[in-house]
Amino acid sequence: MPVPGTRLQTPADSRRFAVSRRRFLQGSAAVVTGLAAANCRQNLAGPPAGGGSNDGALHIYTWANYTDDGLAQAFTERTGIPVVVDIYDSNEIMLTRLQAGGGDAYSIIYPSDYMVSEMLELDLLTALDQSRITGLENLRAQWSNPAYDPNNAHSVPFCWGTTGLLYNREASPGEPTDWNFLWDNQAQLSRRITMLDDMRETLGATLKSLGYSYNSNNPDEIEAAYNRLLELRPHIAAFKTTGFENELLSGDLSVSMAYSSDAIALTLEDERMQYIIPASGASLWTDTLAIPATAPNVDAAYQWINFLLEPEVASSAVERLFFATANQAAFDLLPADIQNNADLYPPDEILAKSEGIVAVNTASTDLFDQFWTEVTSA
Ligand SMILES: NCCCCNCCCN
Repeated sequence: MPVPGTRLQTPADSRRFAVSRRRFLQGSAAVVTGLAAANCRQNLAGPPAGGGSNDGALHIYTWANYTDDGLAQAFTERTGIPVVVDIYDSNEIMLTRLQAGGGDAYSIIYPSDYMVSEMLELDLLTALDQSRITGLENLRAQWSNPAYDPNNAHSVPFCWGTTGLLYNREASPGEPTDWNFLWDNQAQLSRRITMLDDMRETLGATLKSLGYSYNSNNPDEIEAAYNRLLELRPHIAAFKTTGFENELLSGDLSVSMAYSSDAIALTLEDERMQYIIPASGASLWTDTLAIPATAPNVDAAYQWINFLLEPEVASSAVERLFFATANQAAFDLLPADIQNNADLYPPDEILAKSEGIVAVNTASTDLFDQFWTEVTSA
C-alpha cells in the first residue's frame, strides 16, 4: 500500500500529449483570442468594470483548467448559448470581486466547500430549485449531504482533490515527504519554491506543519503559523496559484505547492514531475457549482449544471482536464489508467489524514486576513 509522502503512480504516456495540449491552450493568449472568436472566451482578468453581463451569454467565474473549448463548444451547440469564462486564483479573490459588484456579472461560480458556507452566511448564493436539476443521483454518496451546504441546497459538488507538493526530481535537493521539507531545506531551496496564492491553503499547510489544524481558531496557533511562514518568506520565489509550471519544468523552480488536479497534469506531461501528499496531512477540498444571488441568465446556469452532471460530459472533461470528479457515473466511464491514478484518487488511508477546510470564526478570519496580507506584501 502506498504511504503518505510517496509518489503513487507512474505517469501514463498516453495522456502526455493531451495534457501538453491543455497547457498550451490555456496558456496561450493567441488561442484565448481564438476562443473568443469561437464561442468560449477565457479571461485571466476579472469581469468588465461595472459588472452586469445580461447579454444572453453564460458568464462563468471559475478556477483555471476547469473548462475548455471542448466543453464550452458542446454546451453552445446543444443550447445555442455562448460561454464566457473568467478565471480566479483563490476563493477570496472570487468573493471580493462578487462583493465589489461582480455579483450580477456571473451566472455560475465555483466556490470551494468552506467558501460556500461563508457565502451562505453573507446571502450571496441562490437557493437551488432542485426540480430544475437532473443528475444529482449521479454524485458519489459522500456528496449527497455535505456539511458545508446541507442537502446541496445552494451548490452542486463538481470535483475534489488534495493540495500537496509538486517537485522536479532533477532540481530538488531530495524527495519531499512532508511540508517540513520546505523549512528543513530552505537554504538549498532559496527562491526555488512557490506557494499557493491562497490564504487558507498556505497558512493552513503551515499550521499543519506545526501539528495544528487547517481550521485553527486559536490566535496563538495562527500567529505561530504566520511567524513560521515569515521565516520561509525570503526563500519563496512567489505566491502563485498558476503560472509556475514552465519554471518547474525548466528546473528554475524546485518545488511548488499545488492543487492535485494541476499537479497531476504536469506529472503526466513530464516524468521528472512528482506530486506528493504530505505525510502530516493535506487539505482535502471540494469545488462546487453555484449561482450568485444576483446572477443574470439563471436559466443558462441551470442548463450548465445539468450539462456537467451528465456522466458522458463529465467523464470526457476529466479525460482532458484531470480533475477528480464527484460524479460516480462519470467516474465509472473513465479509462482504467485515470480511475487508478492514486495521485488523483488517493486511497482511503491517505485521505483519512487529510482535513477539509471549513469556515473559521470571524475573529480567526480577520487574523488569517491580516497575517496573509502581511506575509504576501513582505
Ligand atoms: N485548477 C484547479 C484548481 C483547484 C482549486 N481548488 C481549490 C481548493 C481550495 N481550497
